[in-house]
Amino acid sequence: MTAPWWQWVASLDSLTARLVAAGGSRPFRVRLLQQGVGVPRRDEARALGLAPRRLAWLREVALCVDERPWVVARSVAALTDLQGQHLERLGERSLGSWLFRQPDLVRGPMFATAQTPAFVSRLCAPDATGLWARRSVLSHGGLSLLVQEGFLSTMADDLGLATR
Ligand SMILES: C=C(O[C@@H]1C=C(C(=O)O)C=C[C@H]1O)C(=O)O
Repeated sequence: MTAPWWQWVASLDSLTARLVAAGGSRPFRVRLLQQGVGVPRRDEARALGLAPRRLAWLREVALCVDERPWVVARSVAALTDLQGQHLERLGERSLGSWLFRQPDLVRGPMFATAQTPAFVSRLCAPDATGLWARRSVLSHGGLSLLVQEGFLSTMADDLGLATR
């Protein structure tokens, strides 16, 4: 991985905040693609310690700068964890902006891959490709959220980063 990509992929603070900063005067926005109850993938259930085929809360978004998707993200949480959290009311507000305001927030180990996860291929525009992807579990109170992020070629193009 090149050093500039390492700065992105290995960062442990809010990705939203970093994207806003990198965008400079260009507007940042979260585009909500899908949110609701569904069956997580087997590897996602395992990462959260959920029984396979158990329904969970799923949220898919594109994190856009100047309307260009730079990152696509898919987050998963156990339904039992959601009580009182009102995550469904987030809408197009960033999950990270809310999570990183929680004083007890803990992030588990970060896993990164150069393989493009299925959700990234499914969510990214036809003219973009996935470059790096990563995931970790963010916990606050009784809530554990698996947050998975795919960095796209559009971001590399706009920031002048190498493809990997
Ligand atoms: C976890 C963060 O939140 C970002 C916002 C997301 C959302 O709104 O669904 C999903 C993944 C993120 O990259 C963050 O900013 O670090």
